Amino acid sequence: MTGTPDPQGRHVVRLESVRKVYGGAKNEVAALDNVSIGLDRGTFTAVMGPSGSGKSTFLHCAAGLDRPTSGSVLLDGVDLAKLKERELTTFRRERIGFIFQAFNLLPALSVLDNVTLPLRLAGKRPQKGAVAEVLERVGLGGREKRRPGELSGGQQQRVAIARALITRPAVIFGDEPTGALDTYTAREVLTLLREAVEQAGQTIVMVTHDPVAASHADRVLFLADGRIVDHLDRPTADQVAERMTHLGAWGTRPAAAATGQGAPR
Ligand SMILES: Nc1ncnc2c1ncn2[C@@H]1O[C@H](COP(=O)(O)OP(=O)(O)OP(=O)(O)O)[C@@H](O)[C@H]1O
Repeated sequence: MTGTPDPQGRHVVRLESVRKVYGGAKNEVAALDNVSIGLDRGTFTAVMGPSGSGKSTFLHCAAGLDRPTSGSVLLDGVDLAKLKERELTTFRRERIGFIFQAFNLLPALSVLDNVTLPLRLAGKRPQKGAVAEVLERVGLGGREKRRPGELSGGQQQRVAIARALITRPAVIFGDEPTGALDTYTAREVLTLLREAVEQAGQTIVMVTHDPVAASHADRVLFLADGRIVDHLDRPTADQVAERMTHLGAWGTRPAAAATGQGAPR
């Protein structure tokens, strides 16, 4: 273990020398190649990189949806490798929120029932005040009885965000959460995520292909060939786009030194 430094214990997500290898000896692909990173509590991180660079694999390993081939993932202080499959499922349900491009709502359930589902699955009784507060926060007050099919894409993603927020998770992971939305609606959703970070101290990690979406994050991590090769703090969309152009231009194995920044720790 390399020991990613975290003197103040601020890291809510820590990956230590994480490798994820697919395929056999002859066609082995290292989707993640020795990734070590710590993400601070209450921050918004975007993960970018060319197609096939390992973004989804990073998200899946960090969120306990997939197990690394080697290395370790600590989430809210818990070493995910030590959890049995059933414990990991419970941990994900109670400590992690997910937002997907396709919203992943249950069409037969009302907004209210979709939002409170994670609590009910955990055997907890939804507290009326807390549910009303979260619906209000995402701008869905008064729409509790609607079904997802009666809502716009942006409204459906707000339901998904409310569902992610309701358990007060340690981290919310987003997989292209604005990928299916128009520019204006995407900005509204990103503003909502930003507010969750600023006002509620929520930690968010989001994979995106969109430099504008990434510019709402505190930090952008750039992956190439399964490695974190670069990062930007307080990025503008133009800076992000420029880095992405460089990543494409570097070909198959970019050198971190080429940007003068390298991977953050
Ligand atoms: N289940 C799998 N079996 C074999 N190879 C896989 C599997 N999942 C991912 N890979 C390979 O691992 C590498 C990283 O894939 P990953 O999906 O993480 O990239 P990505 O950056 O999310 O790509 P995209 O932007 O296209 O979604 C790719 O070379 C991919 O082909």
